[in-house]
Amino acid sequence: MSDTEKHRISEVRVTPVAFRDLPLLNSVGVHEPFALRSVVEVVTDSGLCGLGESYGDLPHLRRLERAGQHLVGTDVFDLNGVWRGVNESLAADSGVGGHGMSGMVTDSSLADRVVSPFEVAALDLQGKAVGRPVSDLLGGAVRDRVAYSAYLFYKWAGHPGQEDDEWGAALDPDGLVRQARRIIDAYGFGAIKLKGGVLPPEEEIEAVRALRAAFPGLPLRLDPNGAWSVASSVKVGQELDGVVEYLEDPTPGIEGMARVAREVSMPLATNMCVVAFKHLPPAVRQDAVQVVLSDHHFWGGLRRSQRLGAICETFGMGLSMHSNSHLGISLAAMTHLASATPNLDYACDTHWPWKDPAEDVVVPGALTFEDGAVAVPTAPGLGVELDRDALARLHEQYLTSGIRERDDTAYMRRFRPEFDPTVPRW
Ligand SMILES: O=C([O-])C(=O)C[C@H](O)[C@@H](O)C(=O)[O-]
Repeated sequence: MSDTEKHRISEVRVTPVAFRDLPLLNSVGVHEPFALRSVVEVVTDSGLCGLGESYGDLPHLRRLERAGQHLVGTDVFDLNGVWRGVNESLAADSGVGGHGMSGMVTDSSLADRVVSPFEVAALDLQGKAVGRPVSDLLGGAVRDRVAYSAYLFYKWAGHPGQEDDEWGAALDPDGLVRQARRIIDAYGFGAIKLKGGVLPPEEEIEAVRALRAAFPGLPLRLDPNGAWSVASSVKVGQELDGVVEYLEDPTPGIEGMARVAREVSMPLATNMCVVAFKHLPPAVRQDAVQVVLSDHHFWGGLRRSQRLGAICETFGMGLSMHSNSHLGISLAAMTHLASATPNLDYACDTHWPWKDPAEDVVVPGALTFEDGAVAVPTAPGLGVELDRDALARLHEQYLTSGIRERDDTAYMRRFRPEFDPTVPRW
């Protein structure tokens, strides 16, 4: 390629944003009134701008800024160069902090987390440069619509002082069935995931049974985020045999999951004990998990997530997709990835319905849900456009929300300050 055809990075802008979050509960605590994300803009000397989205906690932001400086001058078609630049920027990094999630995924790869938004932005730029959607750059869409699942949460009525949010409380089976009806009526989802680990396992079994009775045809999943011992997991797994399509992270660690897997017949899924490539060999050796939830934010971007998909296929494991609270850039990236990864055929997780639709950094309209699925954008690149006014508003909200100085749990207020993701609660 002649030098004139290259698209070299001339500037990287990393903008932290905060958007309102509802009081959703998980095994650690409650979502804060705000979720944090970062928007990464990669500008080229050819005048293009590519977008990426990632976590918004301070240690992660500092790393993104440092990596961005290392990438100036890199051609956006040189993804190996992007990987190299990010790794160089991390050479002296202590690796402390910056997991960007609710403290649950602690052993993901630092380089994979940091490279992710740059790889996505580079693919967005490649697509814009050649006039093709990102799905084409990932091998071509094998589905033109990507199915997502209804992601249910136990939930308070509102954050203290704001008790009247429109969703209301969901603290028992009736509340969850109401929540499911509302979310399915609005989005048409064809699969249901319940975030568990909040109430004792027997109560969560009741909730799953209530959902099964209310939505007989829909696949169900339960995810207590490793809150149960091996014994509790086996008990729940046996009771929900034939009721859930997979049981996600019932207990912490590969060893624990392997012990559960030997005693239950449904597949076990994970986004907690297999969160980096180094975890795949022991998990495969012990047949600890039967489904891996990809997440391009910590698996190193879209192409490395596809590499994960290939490994899963090789070893006969299923592939699904995890999410955290996210904005439209991530939804676009997730949709392109799932569209172009043939074995990613479970309905993907998304926190999308929990976000105020008025709070996003992308121009509305490019991504819409119909029958529980998002049509894969066909415009060049990711197919979403940055709304600069909205970006400025959400950045201002970040500056004034009072949340940015918190540690890397970022958007969770912990009920269990001593929380250790390796120690089950029940
Ligand atoms: O599937 C998962 O484990 C998650 O989505 C982790 C998240 O932190 C979720 O629990 C949440 O948003 O509360």
